[in-house]
Amino acid sequence: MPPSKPPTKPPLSSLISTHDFAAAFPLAVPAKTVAFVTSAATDSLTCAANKEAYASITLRPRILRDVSGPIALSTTLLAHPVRSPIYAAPTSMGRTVHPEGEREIARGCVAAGVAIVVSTSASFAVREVLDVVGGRVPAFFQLYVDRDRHKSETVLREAVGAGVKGVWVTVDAPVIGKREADERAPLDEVEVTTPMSGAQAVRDAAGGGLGRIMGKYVDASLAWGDVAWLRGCLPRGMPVVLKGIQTAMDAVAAMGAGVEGIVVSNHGGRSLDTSPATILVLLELQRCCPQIFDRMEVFVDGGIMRGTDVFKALCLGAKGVGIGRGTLYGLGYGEEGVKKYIEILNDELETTMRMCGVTSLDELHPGLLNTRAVDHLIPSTVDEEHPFAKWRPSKL
Ligand SMILES: Cc1cc2nc3c(=O)[nH]c(=O)nc-3n(C[C@H](O)[C@H](O)[C@H](O)COP(=O)(O)O)c2cc1C
Ligand SMILES: CC(C)CC(=O)C(=O)O
Repeated sequence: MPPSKPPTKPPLSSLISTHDFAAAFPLAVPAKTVAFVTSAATDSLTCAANKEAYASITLRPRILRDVSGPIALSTTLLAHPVRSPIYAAPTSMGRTVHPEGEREIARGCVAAGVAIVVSTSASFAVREVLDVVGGRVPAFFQLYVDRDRHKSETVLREAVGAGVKGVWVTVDAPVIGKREADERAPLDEVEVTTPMSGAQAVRDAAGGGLGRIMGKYVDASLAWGDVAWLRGCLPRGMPVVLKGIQTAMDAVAAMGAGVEGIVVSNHGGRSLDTSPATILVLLELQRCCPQIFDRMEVFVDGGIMRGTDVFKALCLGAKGVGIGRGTLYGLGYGEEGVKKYIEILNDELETTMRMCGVTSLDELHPGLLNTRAVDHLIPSTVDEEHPFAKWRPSKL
């Protein structure tokens, strides 16, 4: 028998759902890249829960509301206009997927008219990515704070000089999560450097985990007091967003720290396994501290695969919805793939809106959802009376 030919990736024109993109991804990139991108922390429970929780929330469609007119998806993110609330979440090392990495993601975002968040661990310097953007869509900078703060200050100066519209500090990864698939997959298939963090992929005694090795520079000493340090590094008026909020208590603390936004995120389940699904955290914020939605912009990411997921997040107060792995699945097909991935979600969102009797984003509200199936999972208060807040290790 002749050896069977390895399967080739299907043509872009044949992909009609985000799941089709996810299935095609392993056929488009090296095995190491698949392991790095798709892996999550330990048992991947949070990664799965992010998706499952969306399925547990059902819609309450309203009928006979003349939804024949155009649907307005355009909105603003931190006051910058975009064609859709969907944005490319920061993802590192884009060259593991495509030779043009984040520059190609940027082209796809420009074509779709959506915002991009550029990672400190991008394969290109922030200016090289913003040169592609050319001011046509808002670009934000995701900061991993370096243990050498001078390096972070330099990177921030470069990002501001390049024209980013805000800084998103990642706060859910003081150390990098244990991703076993990434650790096991041999490192020799890919050559990776990240110019802004100055890291290089070299296998060490613990294994070949790209995330862990390339994230060694991240400063675990980061604390609330550092928001003031960050402000001092930025021009007046530059928005600061904390990415990785997972409790109402920390959302309230973020509001107290005076930041302009938060991202409800658990890093796509890549950081701490069994941390809660992000849509449930958004629901917790609605229940425990609804005032924050008037004071800050709240974004969410993690597990979003359908327009109905986007719709649910927006109904619960999200101003924007980030796509992490999906952007990279799209990138497997270059700029056109990124654009198509976003447009599939936009189309599904439009359909969901019409079916639910609304034609503009400002008509979305929690009453369009039934959350009864998950209500028992939501902590109901942020104050010190809450059993979680009272729990102390000394009780063990
Ligand atoms: C391959 C990969 C690299 C990532 N790199 C970063 C990063 O450099 N900085 C960051 O804040 N988040 C990073 N994230 C997390 C994403 O910004 C986002 O929170 C997450 O992917 C959302 O979940 P989703 O993949 O289910 O959409 C990364 C995620 C992936 C999959
Ligand atoms: C740790 C970084 C280098 C990348 C990252 O955030 C990720 O892989 O999730």
